[in-house]
Amino acid sequence: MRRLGSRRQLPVLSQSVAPTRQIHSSSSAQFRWQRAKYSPLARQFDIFTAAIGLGLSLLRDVIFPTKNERYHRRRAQKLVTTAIGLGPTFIKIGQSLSTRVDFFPPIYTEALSQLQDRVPAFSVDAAVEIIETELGAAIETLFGYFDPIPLAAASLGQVHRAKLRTGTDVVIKVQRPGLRRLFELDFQVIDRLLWWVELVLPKKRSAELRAIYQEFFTLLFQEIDYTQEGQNADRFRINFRENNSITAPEIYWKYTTAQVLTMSYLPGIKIDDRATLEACGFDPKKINQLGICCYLQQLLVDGFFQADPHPGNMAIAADGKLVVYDFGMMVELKEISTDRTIETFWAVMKKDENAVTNNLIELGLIERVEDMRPIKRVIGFLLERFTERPVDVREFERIKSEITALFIQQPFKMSPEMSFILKALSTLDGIARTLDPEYNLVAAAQPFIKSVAVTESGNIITKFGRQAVSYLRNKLTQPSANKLLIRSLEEQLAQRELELSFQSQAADRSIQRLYLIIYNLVSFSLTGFSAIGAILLTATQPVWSLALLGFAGICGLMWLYFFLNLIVKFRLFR
Ligand SMILES: Nc1ncnc2c1ncn2[C@@H]1O[C@H](COP(=O)(O)OP(=O)(O)OP(=O)(O)O)[C@@H](O)[C@H]1O
Repeated sequence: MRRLGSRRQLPVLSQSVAPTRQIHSSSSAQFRWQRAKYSPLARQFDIFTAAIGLGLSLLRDVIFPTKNERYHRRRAQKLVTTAIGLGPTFIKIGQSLSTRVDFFPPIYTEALSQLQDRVPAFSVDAAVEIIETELGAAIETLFGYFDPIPLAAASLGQVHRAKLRTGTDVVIKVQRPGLRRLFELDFQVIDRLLWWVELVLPKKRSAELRAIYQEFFTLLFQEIDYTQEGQNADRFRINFRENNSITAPEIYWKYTTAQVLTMSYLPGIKIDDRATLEACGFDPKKINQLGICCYLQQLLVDGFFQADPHPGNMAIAADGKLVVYDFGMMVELKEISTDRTIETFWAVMKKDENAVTNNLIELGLIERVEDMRPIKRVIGFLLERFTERPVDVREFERIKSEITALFIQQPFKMSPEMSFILKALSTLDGIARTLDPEYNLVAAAQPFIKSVAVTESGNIITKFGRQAVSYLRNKLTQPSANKLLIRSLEEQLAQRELELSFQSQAADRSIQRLYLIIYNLVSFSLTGFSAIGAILLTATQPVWSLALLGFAGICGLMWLYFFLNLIVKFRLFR
């Protein structure tokens, strides 16, 4: 690797710039995935070992369930270090899971959100080499300044400040070396892991899991083409050209390739840094409105939205504008989905659970089942609780058994598009709560509703505008409508209580069966891997072979012992 010698040293800008993310420098490779040489076999070994470790610790939870906070905190940290140790694919998976406050306890989501900040940087030499190879000229020729200290190190790339020869301030996002090769490898290894998992899953679930895997990697491969990201950024800027409170960096195409993205430098305060924002005189309520209106326009008007709205991707500039960075993961909604999303939005605003349920069915998010009442009840609960105040995860405890029952019945089938919308919305909700614990979705959306109600250009906007006018009129003339709805909801709740508690018992038994399946999978994997390993090693390493065979035997016996125990404990075959 070439060194940046003294002749090549460029003036440094870093004195005035605080890194926006914590940088973990790594001039020499710290992790295996950062090394130039990483054999497919070693990669496979690392991923399988981590998967088995995770499986075993889940199994421990089944056998010895515990609510001990320290234990869970330690395990959450272990997950974070495992993801960092396995590299970009798993850091991305962890980042996605960190937004699922609906599925995972806060201890886990909080720990996983560190994955936005704890990604190790790579050396400046490697960054310069990539820029020079991609742009075909020496760095001194291309730029007036280049800051060797990265402004941010993210999962896929590293951002350096620089100046064009014309004096314009820019940032250069350089992709991590060897990323494509690593993704290709992970694509194959995870495919093999899935094969094992599919052995125990019902066909339908397997197909869904495979669809998520395909979609995830399609997006990952898209994300490592920076020219695509540049085009997305241009499209976003065009969509928001009439909005002077929201902005995005301008792309310098002459200095942009698949692995190098050069754009205007737009510094700002991280959107969830409430203390600094308030110290600089910004009103958190206004910032919430900006963030929420920005997403509503993307979802409901443009049908083209950023699917990765984590706090690192949004900032508030000195002039109060909301700056959006990172257009690597954009999702395009089909026209039909946009129409439905609009209708769902209005149904949510009007707290009409029947319309919301029907729209969710049309969107492919929920499957129609014979008895839709439990689903409507959960939707009604969500509308009643959370449209006028922030989501409080603890409140889900009240209807936890019903939610579990719904998932066990499998009425939820999430299209990839919808899962991205939900992911974006739940992340936004988290950011909004950090800024203003009392924030109110309906109030925050008002400026957007009013703005579309008076706009008269474009098909969707006109249709959307008409609905906005009708909503505002409805709100003005029927102020007590929500209260009536809540009362009728409470009556329905009382009626359904008995029936639902019966359903939740069935759900518990289903969960126990699921535990048993996971348990069997892990045990079989351990026994199977050890036995296969032993056979493979027989010729070359007889001692290791014997040891592994012994291990396989012990795993087999342990499996039998715990399996019988579980049957007795859960009385599964009663
Ligand atoms: N144009 C810019 N001006 C100022 N800072 C920027 C600019 N672009 C990016 N940054 C800073 O660099 C950080 C990382 O950029 P970005 O999110 O685009 O990288 P990434 O590799 O796509 O990250 P990830 O995929 O993990 O979100 C941003 O959080 C922001 O703080």
